[in-house]
Amino acid sequence: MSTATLDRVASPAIAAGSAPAIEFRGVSLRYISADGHATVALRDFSMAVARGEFVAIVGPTGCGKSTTLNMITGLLKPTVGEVRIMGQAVGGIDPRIGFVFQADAVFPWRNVLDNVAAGPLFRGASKDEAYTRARDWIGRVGLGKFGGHFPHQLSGGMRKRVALAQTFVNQPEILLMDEPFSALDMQTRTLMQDELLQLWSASGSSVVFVTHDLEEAIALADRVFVLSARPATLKRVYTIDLPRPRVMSQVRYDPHFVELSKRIWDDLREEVVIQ
Ligand SMILES: Nc1ncnc2c1ncn2[C@@H]1O[C@H](COP(=O)(O)OP(=O)(O)OP(=O)(O)O)[C@@H](O)[C@H]1O
Repeated sequence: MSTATLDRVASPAIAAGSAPAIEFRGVSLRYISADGHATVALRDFSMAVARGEFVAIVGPTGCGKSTTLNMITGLLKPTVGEVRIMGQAVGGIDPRIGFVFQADAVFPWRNVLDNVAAGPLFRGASKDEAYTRARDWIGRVGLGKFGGHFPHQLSGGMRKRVALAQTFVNQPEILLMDEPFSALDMQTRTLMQDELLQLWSASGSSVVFVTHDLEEAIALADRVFVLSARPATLKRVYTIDLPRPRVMSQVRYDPHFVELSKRIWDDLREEVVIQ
């Protein structure tokens, strides 16, 4: 990593003395398969995500992006180094973390309202409270009239809205997103990106958003982390100084956006070629 990049890794919240939302300290992770074959997914990986920050992770396919998210959740433990959440070492499933993945995590046999209420109920909310909060979030994602519908009666974009409501209803302090919109058509995807930014800006949560789509990363994030080819390490960090609020259908035409895309793509291309 260059010195200029290191400067940018220190974010305002870190400088102010509060522990970052997420921190990787010299993390390496090696998978051992059933036949004893070892795959080093991450090597000496360090990064920090500030509280309330939106970070996007891009990198060549198979470099270790999903592995990174799985270490934040505690599903995977580092072979070397440490992962910290709000200043404390990760120790098992953390209720402060929410996820949205490419596949919908909705229960097909439950209607929208029951799906969204499931999280608060599981976390110990009373039925009244869980359903009040679920109704509120269903309304916020524009599905107020669809609470009684089942997932198979909804479009892909609507199911993704359910997934967002399901996640935000739990008021996560950290939100992990692994290519959440990649299965959607371009138009729906743009709408969902706008929606996500609105929900995030009102929530104050920290987001780590993994994507193959560089434009999506730049349009959404405060900073874009470029990972090297496997074993992944943090190659460079780009601060995305485009003003907010951003409108997805317009931000891509900003000359600074185009310039950033070119710079990051040049960086990324080197890694894709290395593979
Ligand atoms: N359970 C596992 N056992 C062995 N190797 C694994 C396991 N999970 C992932 N890997 C390997 O670790 C590397 C990183 O995988 P990971 O899924 O984190 O990459 P990724 O960057 O998210 O990939 P993609 O961009 O294709 O989604 C890959 O080479 C993958 O084959």
